This record gives sequence, structure tokens and C-alpha cells, in this order.
Amino acid sequence: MNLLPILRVDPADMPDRAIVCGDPFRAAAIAAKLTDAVELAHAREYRTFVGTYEGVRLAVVSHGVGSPGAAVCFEELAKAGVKTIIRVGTAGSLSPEHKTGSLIISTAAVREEGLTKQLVPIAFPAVADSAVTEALYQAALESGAPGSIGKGVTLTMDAFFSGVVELPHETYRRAGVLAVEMEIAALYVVAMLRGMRAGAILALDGDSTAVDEGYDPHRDIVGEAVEAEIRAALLAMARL
Ligand SMILES: O=P(O)(O)O[C@H]1O[C@H](CO)[C@@H](O)[C@H]1O
Ligand SMILES: O=c1cc[nH]c(=O)[nH]1
Repeated sequence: MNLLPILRVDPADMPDRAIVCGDPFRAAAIAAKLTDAVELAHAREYRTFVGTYEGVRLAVVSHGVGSPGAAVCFEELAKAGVKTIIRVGTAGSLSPEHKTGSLIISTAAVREEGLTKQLVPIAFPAVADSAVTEALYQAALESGAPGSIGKGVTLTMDAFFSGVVELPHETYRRAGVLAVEMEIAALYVVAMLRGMRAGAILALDGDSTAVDEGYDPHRDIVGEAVEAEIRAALLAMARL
């Protein structure tokens, strides 16, 4: 039995599709919706479950916060033979049209993180798979989310709270970017380099420009949106 060195999972136990999320507790909550769910490993921030949804075998894996750690997870999933990945995340809104409780399907990510520049030149785009994106969008419309449903470009950052340098959120908001989070660019770049198809759905947990004043992803409306995006991701995965 050759375990993956960081996820500590035997590749032979992995299905060919995975739902990923930052929070290990969210991974457990998603796995609770599967039949016959089993936790294969919990190493560092990475919890790996496998189970079945609507007859489809899938893994649920947490990747932690930030692109470098998440990319390690995505690389090991590729080595295990995973071919389809959906990220189920939270994000801050950059769009006045999409408020807290809304869901955003990420069609592409702005590569403002540092990790992917070490993998491929910055001119290379971080783009979602079109079939995964369409399946997620249709499922999101059926998900009963407490807010609106949007589809468009998202921003991936390393910094969450600001320091003394101004963060580029306003520039990207003016360019039509819908939301900011911390891992999708890594997911899309690793997926493209390793021959996987990937997509992402995000529950908006507040106004991205207000995180320095007060960040509260634990409100009921955010919990409802996360439940809705989980329903959408499972439905999309079963349809793909
Ligand atoms: O809710 P998750 O999936 O962790 O995603 C978002 O939340 C974290 C920040 O609180 C970052 O990981 C960001 O990308
Ligand atoms: O990166 C993130 C994630 C959630 N909410 C934010 O404002 N930013």
C-alpha cells in the first residue's frame, strides 16, 4: 500500500471525482450527505472521505486556506487518478448585484496569488472546464440558495486582511470580477497542467472590502448559502 505522502490516502481507494473545500468541518458535512461515507485519512488540514451520491462514487477532501497548501492537495488528487474536481468554497463579494447569501460559479480566476507563477508563466489563463461550469450553474439555479446566482470571473488572492499595501479588489471590481477567495486559480492551473477538469462554486459571506472591519462567515444566511452550494455541487457531480 503506497500512501500519497501528504494526503496519506491509498490511491487505489480514490474514485475519479472529488469535491474539495477549504474547511475540514465542511468536508465532513458534505460527506454526511453521502451513502456509505468512510473517512480515509486526516493528515494536517487534509481530511479525505469517500462515499456515494445518487449512485456516483466520489471523494470529499479539505484543502485548507491558501493556494500553496491547496495545490499540494490538487496535485496529489491528480496522482491518485482523480479526473474531475469541484471546489465548494466561500468568498467575499466584489459585485453590488450579488450580496451575502448569493452563489457564484467561477468561470475563470485572476491569478493574484503567488503559487501559480512558480508553475507556469503569468500569461497562461486559469480557466474552469465548461461542462463542469454549466452543470454547476444549472444545479445552483435549482439549489434554493437564499440569494442570487451569478457566473463569471473571480479573484484569487494570498492576502486576506490588508497590510499597508492597498489590495487590488477595487480595480478588479471595476473590471467586472464578481468575488474574491484564495484557491481557485491554483485549482484551475493545476487541473489544466495535470489533465483534470475543474469548476468552483462559492457562497458569498460578505462584502470583500469590509473584512478588515469585521468578517463573520458564521451568520445563518451564509450557512444556508453553503448548504445550497453543497446541494448544487453534489447534483452537478452526479450529472457530469
Ligand atoms: O471557505 P473556503 O473554502 O475555505 O474558502 C475561503 O475561505 C477561506 C478564508 O476564510 C479561504 O480558504 C477562502 O478561499
Ligand atoms: O477570501 C475570502 C473568503 C471569504 N470572504 C472573503 O471576503 N474573502
